[in-house]
Amino acid sequence: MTVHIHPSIDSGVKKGSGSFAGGTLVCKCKDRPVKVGIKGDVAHNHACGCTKCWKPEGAAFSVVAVVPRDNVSVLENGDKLQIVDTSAAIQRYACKVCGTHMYGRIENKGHPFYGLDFIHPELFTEGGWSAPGFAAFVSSVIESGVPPAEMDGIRSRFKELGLEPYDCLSPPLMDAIATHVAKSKAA
Ligand SMILES: N[C@@H](CCC(=O)N[C@@H](CSCO)C(=O)NCC(=O)O)C(=O)O
Ligand SMILES: [Zn+2]
Ligand SMILES: [Zn+2]
Repeated sequence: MTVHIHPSIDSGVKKGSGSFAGGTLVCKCKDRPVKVGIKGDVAHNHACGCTKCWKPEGAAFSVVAVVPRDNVSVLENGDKLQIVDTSAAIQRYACKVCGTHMYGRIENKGHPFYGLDFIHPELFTEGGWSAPGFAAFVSSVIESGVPPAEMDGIRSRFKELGLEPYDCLSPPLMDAIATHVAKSKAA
């Protein structure tokens, strides 16, 4: 049985162009779609199995990346946006009508990733953005109802796709978080 991870990577991970200059994220609404403009390429693109990141219909994982918050601007129909969970570290702005998460913003200035917004590159109308490079929070899909017996197959599929599976973030990102915490404690 083929394991379905996410429609944008199920048939292979498509390389980025290396020169993606940004574009427009569009929600799933036919009428008055929300449009968000992004300047420049995405960074730290990854598959995420956590319960909070938005997944398209039928996907077990999201594909999510970061961009500097100053590179994000709501272009059209921003009146349809609402924050999914105001108590979460990442405040995800979703379309009230179709439920698509358009961007997630961190307002806590002490957070290791403050200054970066989380976006879902599959919503770009343009192609060429940097490809996902690893899979994060893989075990968390169990929290969404995936039977634990399927985890071996899921992890093998990620390895086959060239995406190393982790149960938190990748080692470089975990190191960056720990460095931030160490510096905050020292200050
Ligand atoms: N098991 C939990 C994990 C959720 C979690 O910690 N998610 C991370 C990564 S999201 C993008 O990679 C996180 O930073 N969350 C903060 C937030 O969502 O506000 C679960 O699955 O829910
Ligand atoms: Zn919508
Ligand atoms: Zn997530």
